[in-house]
Amino acid sequence: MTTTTGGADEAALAELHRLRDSIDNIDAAVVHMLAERFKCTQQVGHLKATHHLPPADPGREAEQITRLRRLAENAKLDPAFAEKLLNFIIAEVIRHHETIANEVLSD
Ligand SMILES: O=C(O)C(=O)C[C@]1(C(=O)O)C=C[C@@H](O)C=C1
Repeated sequence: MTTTTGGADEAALAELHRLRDSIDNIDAAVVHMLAERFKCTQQVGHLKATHHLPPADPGREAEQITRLRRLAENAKLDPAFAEKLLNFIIAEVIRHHETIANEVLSD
């Protein structure tokens, strides 16, 4: 890994280091929160598969997007980015649900 600090002075580098420490903490929190979310969605996947419910629920997704966009706006985060992120996560969840459904079918 390479790092670039150029000719910045000591104070600027200390500030950069402090900010990067916070970024690393936030990234760790995001990973842990996503891991918890996926633990829940794996359980949802098993529930859906064993009760013959479809992997995707577009109505629920529409509600989630509406809610998350509003939360993002209030938090001064780009709502379009929040929507893209949620869609990205949900697409992965649906993929997991499909895998679980295929496993349950082949049991
Ligand atoms: O709530 C569900 O039904 C889920 O399967 C979870 C989830 C999600 O990741 O939030 C994933 C797929 C659905 O289309 C909607 C939501």
